[in-house]
Amino acid sequence: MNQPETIYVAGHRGMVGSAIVRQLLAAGHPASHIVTRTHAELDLTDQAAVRAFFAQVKPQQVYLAAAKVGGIHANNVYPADFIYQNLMIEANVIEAAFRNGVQKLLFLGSSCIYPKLAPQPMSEQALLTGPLEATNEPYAVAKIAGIKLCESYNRQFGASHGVDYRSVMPTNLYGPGDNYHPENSHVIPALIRRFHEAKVSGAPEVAIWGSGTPMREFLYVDDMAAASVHVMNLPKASYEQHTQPMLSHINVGYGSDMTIAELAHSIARVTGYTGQITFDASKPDGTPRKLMDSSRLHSLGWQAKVDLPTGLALAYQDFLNKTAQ
Ligand SMILES: NC(=O)C1=CN([C@@H]2O[C@H](COP(=O)(O)OP(=O)(O)OC[C@H]3O[C@@H](n4cnc5c(N)ncnc54)[C@H](OP(=O)(O)O)[C@@H]3O)[C@@H](O)[C@H]2O)C=CC1
Ligand SMILES: C[C@H]1O[C@H](OP(=O)(O)OP(=O)(O)OC[C@H]2O[C@@H](n3cnc4c(=O)[nH]c(N)nc43)[C@H](O)[C@@H]2O)[C@@H](O)[C@@H](O)C1=O
Repeated sequence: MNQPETIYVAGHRGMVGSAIVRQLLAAGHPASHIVTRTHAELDLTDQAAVRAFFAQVKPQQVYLAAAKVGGIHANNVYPADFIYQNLMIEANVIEAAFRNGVQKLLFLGSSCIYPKLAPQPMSEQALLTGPLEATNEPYAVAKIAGIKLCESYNRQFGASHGVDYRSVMPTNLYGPGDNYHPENSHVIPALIRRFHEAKVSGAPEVAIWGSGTPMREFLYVDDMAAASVHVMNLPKASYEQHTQPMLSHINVGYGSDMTIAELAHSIARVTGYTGQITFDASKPDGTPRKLMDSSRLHSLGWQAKVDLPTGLALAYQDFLNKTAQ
């Protein structure tokens, strides 16, 4: 396959987008071939601005890693922002990409697209088979729309225009570049901050949201970036052999999960916190379990590399680097 000369990474300052840029550079793509725009330079919810950008830049490939992203609390408190901004970003980018001749685009969804009580591990076939988890339903609906946008452009314009838009569904991610906001972040960056601050202040206990019993699967962000580039570059015949036109998304998971209580103990160890861990039942648990079935991606030749202890140590170092600045 010829190397594309213009690759647009949308969301390049985010945790995943920045890891995709690292991955592309490591794979030998010159920096001059990677096109980026900050949110301030290009608001992807603005259709006219997105159309003008694509008409001017004419990228050959697009990684769509820009999104309104947050943990359980942010999803619950700002549902309008999550559904509106994500629908607009996806619709604008995918439609402008098509108008401007982009044949290869990778859309990043999320494991929350699956029903709250989907059989575990969750295979791609579980999509649209049951009710969603309430805390993130608006975000999940927007992510399902993103998958269906890609599939619809493939079905309508694949043969005539060579459109080949793919979707990956990441499990819960963590790593350098994460958002360490005390309330709006995901569980790993939130607990890194909380345990670190408790260690520094000598607090006798740290409260974990919810019951501690929900189970989650965690993938290090550089593994996610490697999976994204892998899926983008798969030959069309291999991709089509493992997907269907109306069930085309691919799960990206680590392969095992743990309870939030177990995770909290691991983060306490990594940060060096030795006080008590308590549970705040006034906060939501969310989905009881969401372990991905990543066998589709394994058959396509990709495996995760970074285990949780290694990844948590790297994430804690990233937090320390940021707070030292
Ligand atoms: N983090 C996780 O655990 C998971 C993430 N995902 C998905 O992976 C993708 C990347 O997530 P992640 O890197 O964690 O998220 P981040 O919040 O770290 O990054 C998202 C990026 O998108 C940009 N962005 C948001 N809105 C706009 C906009 N209107 N116009 C232009 N840029 C915008 C943000 O810029 P700014 O900050 O300036 O607004 C930011 O750089 C998303 O699609 C997310 O849904 C899926 C599953 C789990
Ligand atoms: C990636 C995924 O992320 C979100 O879903 P989620 O899996 O529920 O993600 P979370 O990381 O916020 O929580 C995981 C679990 O951990 C518990 N928990 C404990 N203590 C804290 C805590 O301090 N902060 C947070 N955020 N959670 C905590 C929390 O109660 C929950 O049981 C989606 O909205 C959606 O955006 C999405 O796709």
